[in-house]
Amino acid sequence: MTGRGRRVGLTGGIASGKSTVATLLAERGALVVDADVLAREVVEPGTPGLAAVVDRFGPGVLTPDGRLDRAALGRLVFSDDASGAARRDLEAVVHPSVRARAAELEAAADPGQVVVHVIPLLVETGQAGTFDLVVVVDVDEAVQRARLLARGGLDEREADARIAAQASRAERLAAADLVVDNDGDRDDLVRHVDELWARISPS
Ligand SMILES: CC(C)(COP(=O)(O)OP(=O)(O)OC[C@H]1O[C@@H](n2cnc3c(N)ncnc32)[C@H](O)[C@@H]1O)[C@@H](O)C(=O)NCCC(=O)NCCS
Ligand SMILES: Nc1ncnc2c1ncn2[C@@H]1O[C@H](COP(=O)(O)OP(=O)(O)OP(=O)(O)O)[C@@H](O)[C@H]1O
Repeated sequence: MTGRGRRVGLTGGIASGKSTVATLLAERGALVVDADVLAREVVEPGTPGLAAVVDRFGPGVLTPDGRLDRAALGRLVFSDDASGAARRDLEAVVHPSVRARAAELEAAADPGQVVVHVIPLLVETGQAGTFDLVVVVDVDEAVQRARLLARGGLDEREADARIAAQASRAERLAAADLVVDNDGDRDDLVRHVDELWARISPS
């Protein structure tokens, strides 16, 4: 606990349901700070972040109107023959700006407000110890893969490459103080989030 309120780190594998859980927590009064959202902001046109990405990966990662071509960059950093070096270089550009912006947003929390940081790579980047509580959204691997494919945008190979670039389910669960099971339907998830909120909200 901090004087200001409880700081929660919320993580889970790709397509586990983090954003859905975060939206439900925001509806219940939490301030949500989402690293995926900030990771987009810090590479908007005109930012030093976008300039650094183009410096490293070349103008091929820009769309004709000068925005980041996320699909093209995704293919570069998640291709299954890549060593991971390109992905680490991208993270070295993006993560420091994301953390700085997250700290700014957190400073706007009301006294006592629960702050939920949604961080896909919380475990991978060793941030578990920086929160009062680590909450993991957990899904069975087959459910995760099916939801990821159903969402569209990635083919099977790309989906598997993204899953492989992340911590395993067991590694994530080992860092969890609390687990939100998302194998069921949306009503089940709402019930689990109500139970979670009862445990993390100010009493
Ligand atoms: C490569 C990029 C441009 C692809 O963009 P795209 O729109 O296809 O994906 P998006 O950003 O919406 O991410 C979707 C999901 O992919 C997974 N993912 C994203 N980056 C990474 C990464 N570096 N390692 C492992 N998984 C990742 C996360 O589960 C994330 O929720 C983008 O993912 C990116 O900039 N990644 C590097 C920044 C990063 O590490 N972000 C994650 C948290 S800060
Ligand atoms: N309980 C559920 N039943 C059915 N579909 C679900 C359930 N929970 C989430 N989904 C769907 O699964 C997909 C992934 O959910 P969501 O976007 O919340 O995950 P995420 O962990 O934030 O993903 P990402 O890692 O890509 O940011 C979405 O299409 C969402 O609508």
